[in-house]
Amino acid sequence: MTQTIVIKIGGNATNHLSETFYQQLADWHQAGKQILIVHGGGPQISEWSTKLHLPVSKINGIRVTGPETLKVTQAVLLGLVQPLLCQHLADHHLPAMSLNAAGVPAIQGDYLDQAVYGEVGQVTGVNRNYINQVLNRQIGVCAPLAVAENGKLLNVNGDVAAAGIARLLGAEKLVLLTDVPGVIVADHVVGQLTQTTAKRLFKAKVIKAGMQPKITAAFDALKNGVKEVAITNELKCSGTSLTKQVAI
Ligand SMILES: Nc1ncnc2c1ncn2[C@@H]1O[C@H](COP(=O)(O)OP(=O)(O)O)[C@@H](O)[C@H]1O
Ligand SMILES: CC(=O)N[C@@H](CCC(=O)OP(=O)(O)O)C(=O)O
Repeated sequence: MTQTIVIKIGGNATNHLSETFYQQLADWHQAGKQILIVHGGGPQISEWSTKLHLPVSKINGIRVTGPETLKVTQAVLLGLVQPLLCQHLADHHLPAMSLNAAGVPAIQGDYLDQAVYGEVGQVTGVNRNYINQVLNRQIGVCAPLAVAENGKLLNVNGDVAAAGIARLLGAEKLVLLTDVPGVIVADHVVGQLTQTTAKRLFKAKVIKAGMQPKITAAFDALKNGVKEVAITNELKCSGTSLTKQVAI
């Protein structure tokens, strides 16, 4: 069976992708792996919201998204971040294809908690046939926007989206590429992280802000069949690998 690798690239990381990143993608593509990139764009959305005098508010790393902020999110992700990323891939001779084409909703979603977060979703389904068709030939590029049953667009946290898609596609590997080399505790990158340790680090506020949804989403993927999940700033370095609890 063809193996699928889902790579989430954070908004900060999209501007600092290394040559080894593109080389690793080329190697995987050459080896016949299916590659799906889910990109963020959080810092860019915040920047444009501020320019447009819209409030910027996050709860546990999830953006509170009113109707106007949703429009900014859509415009920034699909109009600025994604084209630039696709251009970088094309410059490296990597065949990229957007999965956000209008009329073919690749990612289905449902409201996370409308009273708290507004137009924010979680992933409930993927258009597997369409995604497979694309990934059989090209590298899929997807913004974390889902379509609800009522046809409305929902803003999904990039890590949550990537983990949900990886789970639903039965991916072998999920890499959350960010601007730090992994989960840092006392100035050191943790090589292996169990959920029990993660919960302790949440409580102690050592894991904060955007790292929270990242880790929660990563464990969700690991518990639901994704074999390897890593948080790193380089595809060739494992950074922090998430591990299942060892039964005693
Ligand atoms: N324990 C931690 N280890 C590493 N990063 C952490 C930790 N706690 C909070 N963070 C923050 O999480 C950030 C990564 O999350 P985020 O900004 O959402 O990245 P991305 O845009 O890549 O999703 C880091 O830049 C860092 O500021
Ligand atoms: C609901 C929610 O939080 N959506 C995110 C989507 C972009 C994202 O996750 O970008 P990063 O990966 O760069 O943080 C947001 O609006 O910022």
